Amino acid sequence: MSDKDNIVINLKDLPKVGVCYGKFLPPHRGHLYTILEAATNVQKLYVVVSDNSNKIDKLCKEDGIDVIPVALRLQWLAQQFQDMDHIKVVVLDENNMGDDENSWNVWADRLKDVVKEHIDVFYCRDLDDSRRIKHCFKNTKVNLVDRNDTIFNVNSSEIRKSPFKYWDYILGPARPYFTKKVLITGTESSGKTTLTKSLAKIFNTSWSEEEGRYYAEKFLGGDENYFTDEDFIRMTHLQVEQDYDAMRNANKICFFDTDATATQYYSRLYMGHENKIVESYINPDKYDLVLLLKPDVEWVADGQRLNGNQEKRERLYLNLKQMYVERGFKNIIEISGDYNTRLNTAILKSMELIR
Ligand SMILES: NC(=O)c1ccc[n+]([C@@H]2O[C@H](COP(=O)([O-])OP(=O)(O)OC[C@H]3O[C@@H](n4cnc5c(N)ncnc54)[C@H](O)[C@@H]3O)[C@@H](O)[C@H]2O)c1
Repeated sequence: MSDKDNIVINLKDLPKVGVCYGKFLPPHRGHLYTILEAATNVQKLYVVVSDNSNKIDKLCKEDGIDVIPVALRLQWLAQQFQDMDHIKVVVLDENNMGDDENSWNVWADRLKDVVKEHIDVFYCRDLDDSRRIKHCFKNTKVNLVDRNDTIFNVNSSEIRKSPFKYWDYILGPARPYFTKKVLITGTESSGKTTLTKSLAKIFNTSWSEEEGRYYAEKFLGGDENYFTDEDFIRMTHLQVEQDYDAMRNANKICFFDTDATATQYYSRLYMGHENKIVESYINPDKYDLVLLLKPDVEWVADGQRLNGNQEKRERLYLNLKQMYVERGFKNIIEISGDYNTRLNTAILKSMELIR
């Protein structure tokens, strides 16, 4: 028996071009299953993402979430399949197309402009869609996938309404969008870093560490007297990158041990002025909750900290608080009391976000 006799199928015997289409609002494992099922049966698969802003706006509004723009849905799917070269993610403009029987002809024409090669097979679940597609595309097959939702019994609307109930179904790249973001902030020695880590551990999720804490050690020979404006910009940029990584690994909620407002506060302290570029990184809309820690726990000098005098600690705290308020941060909760009280208050407040 030759090696060839053991081959059950040759790639070139598979249909050349397949298409899966949808809104993917958001993409979930049912979609993934349909796409991968299709991808094992064709040489090249197009995943066609619908761009229909009126429809998408309406659905998101009805389900009480912010609009998920097409650019994000495309990015999520592109990330999901970035290591699978035979899967191409493309966008189809479905704006102003109508919703009647004739709109399927318009849809088909627009699709032919996007997928310029002959489509051998469509993959979908809906019997009516199948009939319409066959009418619009000659010499094209339609394969129905998991019509009864037996494998992943979920749909996007349920996810939009209750993302945390259906968390396990949401594809990884889409999860940061639904993740609740909690900023833990405060002046020096307020127990911020320990609280951030404790919260992340108790919620079984990720956290983003404060870059500034290690910056002088890593880049300035440990001497904070050598800071320049450039260092504050780099710190802010590194922080954004670290936040991004933390969000990609988050489990429903993510904790951030600082933000660009706090870096700006340190620019004021060390450099004596605000930094324009750091300011441009400040984003009040990023966070669902801000836990602002009061300086009413003991001062712990760790070699990096400056301002141990209690009267000064309180003044600096008020300065920092004002910076958040002036920049429009919402849902700021001041946390005080002993370490145990702080932990429990923070847990309860965070838990409310993912109910
Ligand atoms: N107006 C028109 O004439 C016309 C014509 C054709 C297509 N369209 C567009 O096509 C899109 C179809 O959207 P949709 O609502 O089916 O998209 P969707 O994002 O909900 O689903 C995408 C694909 O995944 C499949 N799927 C969904 N949940 C699944 C699960 N749990 N398990 C397995 N597979 C699952 C769907 O059947 C579909 O084939 C719409 O945007 C619509 O506007 C419009």
